[in-house]
Amino acid sequence: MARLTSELLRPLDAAQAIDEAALLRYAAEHVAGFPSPALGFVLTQFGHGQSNPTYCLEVSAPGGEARRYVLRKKPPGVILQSAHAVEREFQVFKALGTHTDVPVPKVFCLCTDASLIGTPFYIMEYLEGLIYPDNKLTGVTPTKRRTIYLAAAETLAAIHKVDVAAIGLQKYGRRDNYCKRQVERWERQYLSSTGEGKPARYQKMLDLAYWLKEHIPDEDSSTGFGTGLVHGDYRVDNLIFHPTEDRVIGVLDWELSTLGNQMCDVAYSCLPYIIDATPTESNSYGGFEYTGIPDGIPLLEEYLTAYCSLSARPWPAANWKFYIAFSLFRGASIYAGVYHRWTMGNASGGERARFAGKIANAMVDCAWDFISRENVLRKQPAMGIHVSKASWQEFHGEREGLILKNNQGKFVPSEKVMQLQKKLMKFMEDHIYPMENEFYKLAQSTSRWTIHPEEEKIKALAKREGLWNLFIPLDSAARARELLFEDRSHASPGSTDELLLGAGLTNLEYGYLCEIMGRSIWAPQIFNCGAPDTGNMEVLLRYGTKEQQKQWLIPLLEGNIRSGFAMTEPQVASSDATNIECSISRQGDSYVINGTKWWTSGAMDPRCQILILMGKTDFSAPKHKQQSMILVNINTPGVKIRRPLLVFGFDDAPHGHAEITFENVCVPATNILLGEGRGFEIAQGRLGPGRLHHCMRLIGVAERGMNLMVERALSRITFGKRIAQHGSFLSDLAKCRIELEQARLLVLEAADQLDRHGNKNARGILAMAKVAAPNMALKVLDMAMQVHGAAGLSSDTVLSHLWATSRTLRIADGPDEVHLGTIAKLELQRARM
Ligand SMILES: Cc1cc2nc3c(=O)[nH]c(=O)nc-3n(C[C@H](O)[C@H](O)[C@H](O)COP(=O)(O)OP(=O)(O)OC[C@H]3O[C@@H](n4cnc5c(N)ncnc54)[C@H](O)[C@@H]3O)c2cc1C
Repeated sequence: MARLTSELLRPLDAAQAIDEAALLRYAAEHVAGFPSPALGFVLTQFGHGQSNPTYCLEVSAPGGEARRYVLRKKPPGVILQSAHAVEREFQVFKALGTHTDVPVPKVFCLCTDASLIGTPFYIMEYLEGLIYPDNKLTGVTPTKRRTIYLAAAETLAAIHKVDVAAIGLQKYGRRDNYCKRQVERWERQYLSSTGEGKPARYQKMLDLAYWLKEHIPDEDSSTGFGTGLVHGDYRVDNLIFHPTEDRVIGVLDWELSTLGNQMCDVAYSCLPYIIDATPTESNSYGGFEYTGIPDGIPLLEEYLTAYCSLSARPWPAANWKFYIAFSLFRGASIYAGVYHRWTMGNASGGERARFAGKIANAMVDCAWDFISRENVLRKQPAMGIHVSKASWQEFHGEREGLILKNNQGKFVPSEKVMQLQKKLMKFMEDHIYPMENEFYKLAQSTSRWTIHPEEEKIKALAKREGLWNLFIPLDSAARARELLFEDRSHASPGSTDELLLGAGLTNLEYGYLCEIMGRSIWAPQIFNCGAPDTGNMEVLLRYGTKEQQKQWLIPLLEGNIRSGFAMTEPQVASSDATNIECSISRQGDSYVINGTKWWTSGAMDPRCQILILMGKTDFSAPKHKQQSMILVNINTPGVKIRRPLLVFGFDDAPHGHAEITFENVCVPATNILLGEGRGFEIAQGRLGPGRLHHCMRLIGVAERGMNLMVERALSRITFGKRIAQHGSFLSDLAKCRIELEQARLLVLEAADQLDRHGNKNARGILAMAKVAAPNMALKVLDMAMQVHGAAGLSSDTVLSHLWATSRTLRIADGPDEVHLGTIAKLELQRARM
């Protein structure tokens, strides 16, 4: 049952009385706006919580208005060293409250002078809201339960995404070897709370410490990914929710916070699934997995999926046993400390603390039981396991509602994305725009099919700066991580390999960044985000076997090779891929390929090594089961590049679009992707995000066109006026802006729907974006060229090349008409429903 903050107040415990007069004097001096003189003063205590005594100061101001403040102090008496660090709590509250959106109460002052009220203390804002002391959320509706747990996962993700250096907490703790140091610390604490003259020591706890030390996860030594701000005691009952809105307004109890391995927080927050550590006389402390999960509370895997996707963290299966066992161990040590204090008469939680010793031992037993289990968590979230659509929609619907109420808008990039945007724009300014002319010069020379030496250097720089493979969606990154770190003992999170996995972005988040890359023809591939490589990497990630991935995906992720996608054929209408005629026939342990492909983009690039080819393995199978996709090493005998094709005279060197013949090209049978007859299935998966990337880039193309158009209009004088002063220009410019913004919103919406509903369900909006974006870009570029006069049609500006490329996108990846057909079909279906 939810309790209002005020309902948790109880009369002051005589053992914890403090010098009220001294406190009032201090508060009047140090808390801005503190009523002085205080006409009435009531000091009460919070009954919930076992550690640092927490008080409510209710002060009446001269006008009669009562104000509440919260005071938190160390417990009296002899206490364990380094525990109850209210100074650190104050520091973290201050940093988070001042610089981030993590919900925490505002802090007013810290008093380190123990002589004033017996121990150091701080005073903070009183938050009236709802606290759920019982993690089963008894008396709460199932829908609300779900929202509360998802909000908890969201808030934990927000804490973990905090850039500690940016808020002055970079020295708040050591990040490396967190688990190792924590095991040692809590073992020491346990030893000092138990033993001779103290509560009895439990041998299995000491054995557990030993086991944990032997099983410290490799990632613990890292200083990079997955380390950062750790709350240290993250539980639903340490959160204050808004009285009516089911959102977190305050995260409390930061006394154990530090920097370190954040997965420890996550596992700790999952303990209710494993154990019920409510201090009672109970004999069984079984968690949800034992008692059954209360209706509405998400499954453990749903909760974890929510956290992982919101925080962009990998699925924690590999070391889950350790993290849960460690959380139980740490919990046991804390409870042993509480119990010891109770035996000495100074536990702030009062009588409930007498059960703490029993719970401590139950936690140790539970940890051993967990360790002995064969399977504790799926290797990765199964495709079907995610927070059910309805609850996400509900949750996000509510969130969106709240966001709109806060006037932030639906499509506002997160802080993380804004930082990446800034970094990306600066990179474009510093390294890409200045090189464009150089790149063009080489691409028009007789050495056109070679790579400019600067290009690879800039790529290396982009990789180092973390602007690499940003297109990789969250779920694919988890799979790639598993692959990358599987056999490579040198590779660990935080190493350069981690940079290959992108930044854990959703399609929507990537949209804001891909748009920026689109502003230059040369940019996408510098960030390893160019077509067709991105689509091909997605195919290999989703459908490749381990061997295929090792051979081709890793070098592609590293940017060491490039790739092509060979589907279109000159002799058949390829917008309908069922027409494809290239044959892929099985002969023993090989497949033999015969056919002609054209418009295979990227195949002219000297770095291109691998083609994903679509052809027919069975001409007699049902129409959509005839096609298969197969990997073809471009150097296989029989693969002949016939010519580069030109787009309005541009050959797009050194990338190029090739016509290629395949004459008895023999490749190993293991090169087939997913299996014979699965080509359409793969195409569906490949084309959704890939098509949208084109749209995102087209928004950037149009922005570049707008910039150039405005610059020209402001500087060029015709008939005595700047072009910008001619009325016709103004209305054309305004119309361009309107169209651009419409298209941008459509593209972002499509990306958001792709994230939330998947490829198939988002196909309508994807088709709309695919038609709208190139048509809009063409209009804007056409106008920009018009404003430039003849120069706009020349190759002296980037406009003509951008226009030519944009024009291809009304055909490439499916002609407009096909997408319009999709949209119309869905529209008619809706009408029939
Ligand atoms: C620059 C560029 C790069 C490309 N890169 C690649 C690549 O890397 N790999 C690859 O495999 N292919 C690539 N393509 C090829 C592209 O995917 C095909 O051109 C496209 O799928 C259309 O096929 P098609 O050219 O055979 O046209 P067709 O199928 O012959 O269609 C011609 C026209 O028919 C009309 N039409 C078609 N279907 C319908 C319909 N349902 N309703 C009404 N009208 C219709 C449209 O006007 C369409 O433009 C590229 C093309 C270009 C221009």
